[in-house]
Amino acid sequence: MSPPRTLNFITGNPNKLAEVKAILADAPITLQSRSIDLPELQGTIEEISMDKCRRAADTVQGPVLVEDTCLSFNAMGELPGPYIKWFLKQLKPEGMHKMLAGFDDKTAQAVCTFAYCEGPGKEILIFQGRTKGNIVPPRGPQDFGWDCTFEYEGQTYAEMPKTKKNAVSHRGKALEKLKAWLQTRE
Ligand SMILES: O=c1nc[nH]c2c1ncn2[C@H]1C[C@H](O)[C@@H](COP(=O)(O)OP(=O)(O)OP(=O)(O)O)O1
Ligand SMILES: [Mg+2]
Repeated sequence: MSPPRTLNFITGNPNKLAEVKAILADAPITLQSRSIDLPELQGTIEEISMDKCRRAADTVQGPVLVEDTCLSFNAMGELPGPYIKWFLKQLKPEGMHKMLAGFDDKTAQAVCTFAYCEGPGKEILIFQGRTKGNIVPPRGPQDFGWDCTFEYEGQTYAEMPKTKKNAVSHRGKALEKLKAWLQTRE
C-alpha cells in the first residue's frame, strides 16, 4: 500500500485532532477530519484499533485514519488500557492515582495506536507509540483527559507546553512512524 496525499482522520476528540495537526504540520499530506462515533470492540490494543479502522472505512466508504489511546497501569496488568475512557469518565482524573493506592508501583504506559486503511476490505496498517511515566495526583490544567495525572520526567503532560508534550508523547512517537511511512512516497 503506498502512502496517500490526504488523510481522513475519523475522531470525535478535538484535542486529539489539534495534536495530530500540530505534529503532522510538516508532513507531505492534507489532513481532513470527520467525527463519527464508532463502536470500539473489546480485546487487545491492536484488535480494537483494527476493528475500529474497518468500521470507519465501511462507514466512510473510502480511506480513513483512526486512533485509539490507552493508559496502562503496570501494577494492574496493563489495565485500564483500552478501557481508560470509561474509567476516566466515572472516576475523573483525581481517581486515577487513587486506583493505585493499594500498589507500590505507580508506573504506567501511554499507548497511542493509529490504524490506516485505504477502503472497505483493504489491508490495515498500524503505527504505535508508547511513553513510560508515573500516575500522580493531578497537576496542571484539566483540559485533556488524563494529561494532568500522567507524569513524564518530573512534569505531567498537562504542565508541559504542547510542543514539549508532542515531542515526547505516545501520540508524537506514533505519528513519527506514520510520517516515516508517508515520506516513502516518491
Ligand atoms: O494524549 C492524551 N492525554 C490525555 N488523555 C487522552 C489523550 N488521548 C486520549 N485521551 C483520553 C480521551 C479518552 O478519554 C481516552 C481514550 O479513548 P479513545 O477512544 O482513544 O478517545 P475518544 O473516544 O475521545 O476519541 P475517538 O473518537 O478518536 O475514539 O483517553
Ligand atoms: Mg473512542
